[in-house]
Amino acid sequence: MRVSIIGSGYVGTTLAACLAEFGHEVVNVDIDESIISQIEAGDAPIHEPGLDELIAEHGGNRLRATTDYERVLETDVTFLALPTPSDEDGHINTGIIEAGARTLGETLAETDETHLVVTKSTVVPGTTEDVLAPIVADASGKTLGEDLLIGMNPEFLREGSAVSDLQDPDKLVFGVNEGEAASLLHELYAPLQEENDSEIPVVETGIREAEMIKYANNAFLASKISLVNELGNICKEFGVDAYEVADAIGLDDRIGERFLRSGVGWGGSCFPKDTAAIITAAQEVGYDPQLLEAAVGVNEKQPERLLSLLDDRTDVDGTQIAVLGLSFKPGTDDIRHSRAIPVIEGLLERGATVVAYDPVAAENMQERFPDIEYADSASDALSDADGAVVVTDWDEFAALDDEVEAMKNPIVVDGRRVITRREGIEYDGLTW
Ligand SMILES: NC(=O)C1=CN([C@@H]2O[C@H](COP(=O)(O)OP(=O)(O)OC[C@H]3O[C@@H](n4cnc5c(N)ncnc54)[C@H](O)[C@@H]3O)[C@@H](O)[C@H]2O)C=CC1
Ligand SMILES: O=C(O)[C@H]1O[C@H](OP(=O)(O)OP(=O)(O)OC[C@H]2O[C@@H](n3ccc(=O)[nH]c3=O)[C@H](O)[C@@H]2O)[C@H](O)[C@@H](O)[C@@H]1O
Repeated sequence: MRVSIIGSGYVGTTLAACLAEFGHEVVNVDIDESIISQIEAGDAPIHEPGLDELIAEHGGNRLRATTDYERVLETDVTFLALPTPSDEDGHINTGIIEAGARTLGETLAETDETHLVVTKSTVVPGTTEDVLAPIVADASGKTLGEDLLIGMNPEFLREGSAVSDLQDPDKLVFGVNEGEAASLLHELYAPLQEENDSEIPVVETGIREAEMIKYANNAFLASKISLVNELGNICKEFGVDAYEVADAIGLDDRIGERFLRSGVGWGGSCFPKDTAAIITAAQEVGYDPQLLEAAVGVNEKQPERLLSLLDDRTDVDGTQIAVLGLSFKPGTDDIRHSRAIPVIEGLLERGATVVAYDPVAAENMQERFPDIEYADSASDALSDADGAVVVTDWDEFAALDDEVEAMKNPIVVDGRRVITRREGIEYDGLTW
């Protein structure tokens, strides 16, 4: 099939590379020239395991990239994979995706062919049908349900494993109004089904339902972590090992063993934004989502709880504290809503000198905190430190051993239960 994808960020680029790998002819459209030239040259514009290989193979061939919306006219299906960021008050801001939809519509005005437009971005229920579809229809002069078909196909990939998540998903969700739109989506994903012996469940549903499934998925996972964090906080008060408790409850199929790692909480580009968006959207239609508000509340308190454990052991004012891990999770240089941000803020407010280390995210954090020190290794960060806090569960932190001996005062407060060395250090963890 011939497919175009508007927006070539984490989702758009990964989707494009995977669709090209399935054998489709794909065009990535983005306003960022540097992204376009990298893909055209066969280079991945983002760091994701497996993406380099796919783009090296297909970039400039079956996978093309351009800033020119006109190239959409060579395709039959267009995905909108544009950002849907939060406003200050938590609402999603649909400005960018609306602008993309308008330009797409104006471009589609030049063809009489039927076109399927699919929302890939995460949007609150009603956005595709009430906001985006009318924009595309008005700008293109096309008629919905006739020569303009719409769909919603939410994405569940995680950063750090985007390619493998996309190539081996737990489910596919097709939000559609017409059989023809459903058929096109089935055809698009047919090679993926073939590779997986047709075992990937397909949920064919309404467009609003598809939009809500995405929020429900993220809200459930974020709340699951907050619940396990709350239980972990209770475990801590009782002197109980929260990880043993989590391992045991995870054996119950109804709970499941994944996403039960307690610690300093969830960050990233999606859980914070999506929980805020669905909370504000619910409030707007007259429902007060108390449980989701509590999940956010628990998450916001974890960094301060981590710091209070350090306060229990030392007065950090005027001391040097190592912060190990800056990205919101291991395997990525993304620092958006990383728990390291409130942790560093808290340390600076207390008058500490912060020496931070992350294998890949230091450069990004430098933009947020230009005045703290950045070490080249965990070992350098720990050297002469009066204490350390661990924020991200990078594997290399688990391997730390003699490095702690170079600390002036070997207090280690672990926000992810990743440090294995105990000997000769004053070790404490957030939820155990
Ligand atoms: N990042 C993730 O792990 C996931 C993100 N999502 C959702 O997917 C959507 C996209 O997210 P990301 O890929 O992370 O965003 P991103 O910020 O990584 O990429 C968006 C891209 O759109 C481009 N762009 C902006 N305006 C444009 C325009 N008018 N025309 C063409 N290109 C334009 C930007 O230059 C950028 O390259 C969001 O709704 C997000 O919530 C869903 C699942 C996973
Ligand atoms: O909508 C999205 O963008 C994506 O959001 C999350 O993916 P992502 O944010 O990339 O990363 P996760 O692996 O879910 O981790 C999110 C946060 O939760 C934390 N976490 C995760 C698991 C856990 O057990 N404990 C825990 O604290 C991580 O450290 C991280 O800060 C979802 O897992 C994806 O399914 C979804 O597509």
